[in-house]
Amino acid sequence: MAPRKLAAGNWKMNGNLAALDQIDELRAACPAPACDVLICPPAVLLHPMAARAGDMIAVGGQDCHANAAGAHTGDIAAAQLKDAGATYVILGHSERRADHGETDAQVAAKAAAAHAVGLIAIICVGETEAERDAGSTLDVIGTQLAGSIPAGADAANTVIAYEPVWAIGTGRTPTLDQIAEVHDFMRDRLTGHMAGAGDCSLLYGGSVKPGNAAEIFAIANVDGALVGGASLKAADFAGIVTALDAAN
Ligand SMILES: O=C(CO)COP(=O)(O)O
Repeated sequence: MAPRKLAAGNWKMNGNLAALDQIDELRAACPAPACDVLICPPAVLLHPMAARAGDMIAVGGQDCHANAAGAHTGDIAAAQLKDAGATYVILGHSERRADHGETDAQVAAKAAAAHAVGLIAIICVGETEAERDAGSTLDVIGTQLAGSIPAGADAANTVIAYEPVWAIGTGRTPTLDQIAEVHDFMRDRLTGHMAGAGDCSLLYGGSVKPGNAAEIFAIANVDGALVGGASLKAADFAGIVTALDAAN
């Protein structure tokens, strides 16, 4: 097995029922992608999106609770995501770490809950600009990986996304060498943290667009992308899917 190539879109808190037309456009633009294609919409759109997406496009949640059920107003259990048609869930996104104070331990507990119901967890890590400027990027990533990946994680049930916080929604991206350095480091660190670490998909996220996707996908140990803004328009996301299909 080699790492699965994955083009993942994170709609964040964007979109409505009318936006599901994007799914039809994406299917028309990419009728038979070789890579896996995933969209993670707001939870209220999961079920109708799954119904529209068919087999070609997977759908996923953007968060889940660590508990299986219970008195947690406003939260969503992993099993409920699955029931709505999700096969993936994004966990530990920097916006959740910042907005909701999520810790590495909480992310690991959520990932364990996702694994328990058969969801693939996309665990996000990434440094802030201050941390990069201080030269502590690899320390930060190493700590997040060590704390956020639960026991039982393996290449089949876990994807890691490197998303530098300062590159998200800013139009700025790290240099290709900086991306390569972090991805090589992550591949190395995963060995010992999870079974089949060499086969775990490692995504880059942060201002990925059709225009820069090909050069990012050419980097060793980059197996796909986690895309925010450019996933909202089918034509842009299709360009990224096409670039991933063309990458070695
Ligand atoms: O946060 C991201 C995906 O999870 C990246 O967002 P942008 O692609 O909009 O920079």
